[in-house]
Amino acid sequence: MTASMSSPGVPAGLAPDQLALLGHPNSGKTALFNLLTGSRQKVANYAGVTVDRKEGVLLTPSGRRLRVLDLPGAYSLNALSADESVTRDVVTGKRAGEALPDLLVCVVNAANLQLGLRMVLETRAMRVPMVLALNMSDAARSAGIRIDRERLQAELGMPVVETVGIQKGGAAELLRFLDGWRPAAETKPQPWEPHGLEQVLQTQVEVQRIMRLAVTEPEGLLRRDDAIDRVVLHPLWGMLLLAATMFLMFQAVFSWAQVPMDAINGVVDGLGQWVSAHMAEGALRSLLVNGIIAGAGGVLVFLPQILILFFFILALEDSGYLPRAAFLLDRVMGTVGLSGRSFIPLLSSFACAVPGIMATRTITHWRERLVTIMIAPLMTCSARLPVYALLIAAFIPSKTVAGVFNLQGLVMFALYVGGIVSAMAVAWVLKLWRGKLAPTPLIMELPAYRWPSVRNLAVGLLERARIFLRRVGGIILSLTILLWFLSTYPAAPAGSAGPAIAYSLVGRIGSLLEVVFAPIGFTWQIAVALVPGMAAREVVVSSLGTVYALSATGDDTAAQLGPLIAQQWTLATALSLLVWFIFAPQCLSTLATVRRETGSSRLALVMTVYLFALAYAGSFITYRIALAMGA
Ligand SMILES: Nc1nc2c(ncn2[C@@H]2O[C@H](COP(=O)(O)OP(=O)(O)OP(=O)(O)O)[C@@H](O)[C@H]2O)c(=O)[nH]1
Ligand SMILES: [Mg+2]
Repeated sequence: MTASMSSPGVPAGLAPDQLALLGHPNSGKTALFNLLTGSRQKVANYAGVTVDRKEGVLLTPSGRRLRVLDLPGAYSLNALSADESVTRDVVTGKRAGEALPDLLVCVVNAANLQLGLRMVLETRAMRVPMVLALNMSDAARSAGIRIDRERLQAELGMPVVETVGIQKGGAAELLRFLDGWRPAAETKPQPWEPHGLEQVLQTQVEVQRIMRLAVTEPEGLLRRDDAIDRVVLHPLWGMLLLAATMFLMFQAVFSWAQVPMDAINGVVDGLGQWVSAHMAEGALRSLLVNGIIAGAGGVLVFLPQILILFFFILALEDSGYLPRAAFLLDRVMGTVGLSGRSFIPLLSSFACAVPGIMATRTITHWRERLVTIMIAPLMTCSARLPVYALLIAAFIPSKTVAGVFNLQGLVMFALYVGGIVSAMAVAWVLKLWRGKLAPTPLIMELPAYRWPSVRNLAVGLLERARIFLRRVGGIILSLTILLWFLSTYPAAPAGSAGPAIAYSLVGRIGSLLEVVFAPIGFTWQIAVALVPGMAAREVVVSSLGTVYALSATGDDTAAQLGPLIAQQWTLATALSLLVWFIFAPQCLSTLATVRRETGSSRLALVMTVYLFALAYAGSFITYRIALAMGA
């Protein structure tokens, strides 16, 4: 630490004081953390969003610098799952290389104080300086809950402040407190001991006592949520609602995206033509037109569809609906040996399998967690969306079926369902291996329903757009340029007939790979595109764009990829590739995450092999059936 990082009251050369945000899941710790540090960590309305410690720096109004830790939520320090252990280890000072926090900011949901008090009392026994943040004080107030702060302060023996994690300035009171707070010289933290049953019961009695003294709740609290839940959690209506929601999502991805996609397409095409018209023919023009514009530009077109998908995911995450869906599906998932606990990790995998696999840390049983990790890549991640969208737009006519449904949306929905059904089938097979487990009931907190905040949605979508554009401009662009080089050189010998790409390195590798992939109907161009697609799946689209643009003879203008493949592939090939991508076994970051989370390279290898085998078998069967039917 440099001297400039020291703060008033702290001798120069010492590290700034560190505070940790501790509290039950979904109490708004991360929302507060973002407010305090200006970070953009993920906030959502269900338990178990944060699964790792996150660090930030806070500058108080008077210019004091503090390190802030955001921690996974936990109901108690008796950790059961991997994410809770992270919290316990940080708070009890057991985490390697990390000092005990100087101050614990206990964040509780003021509208449900009882839920958070147990851990407050449990932690208080360690005699670390603490402050209680009554977060969601806005919700508590509008529900008519009155909290006697003086009394609470006296009973708990710690300062109490009110906060609103989702409002600008909502942490003002906490900030004022932190400004004035100085670590006491004489604190002597007690080592933490796991509580036995006796102590847990005692704590519970104490919680009740404090609640009676300090909190007045109006009669008939939560009536609104209960009324909604009667429909949402109903075995029949609830299921119908869930199916309808999912269905609407995929219809929207196709129906709403058309206009912005056409616009982007127009710009990308126009740019290609302009460059072709204004540049002399040569390698540079080919790199720009066939490599960058046809490749990376071709992926950019899918931005609207990705944003629509995320609009739905973000709105659902913020509404409080997801844990209900998990609850609904608990029984169904039980038949394949999983439980509702796997629902949120699997749902996160629709965005990307990496955070999905991380989210399995909330699953207590190792085998249940492992099965969830193993099937997470079968959930269609958003990087596969461009591949699906490209093929569907090229091969499936955009017509209305049964009066209301867009056929393209239906096929997309079917592909997602295909992934889910395969995942369940794999889980069922793994159940045989897992043996019989004593069923553990799903105990899950149902958060209050909340309208998704427009600001959260906007920030979330912007963040997604940024991530996507960074991918397009970064890894996708680099791989496309690399592929252009490998597809252009070595150049064709003078006087040779046919496209030059056949003589290039890619052309040669392609003809080797073709042997492996011909039985499932893939052309050599597809086989080649699959290789860089392991680093980022969208690259399959950009690679196809580049390879096909270079395969075209005569016409130098980059034709649009969609119509081009519609002309060159049979429907059987397209279907086979779509099915391949349900399983899409190759994603290096997923495999790296599996290795890290399971601590085993062998498991990552098992995943690769089983997904590859499924993909090959699925595509083979699809291709053969489609051929037999004359596609
Ligand atoms: N009304 C209201 N909502 C809040 C407040 N603070 C947070 N929220 C919402 O509460 C939900 C949970 O917030 P998070 O910050 O993700 O909660 P967390 O404690 O970090 O949750 P975990 O990481 O799962 O432990 C989100 O939907 C937030 O938008 C608040 O003060 N008032
Ligand atoms: Mg959090």
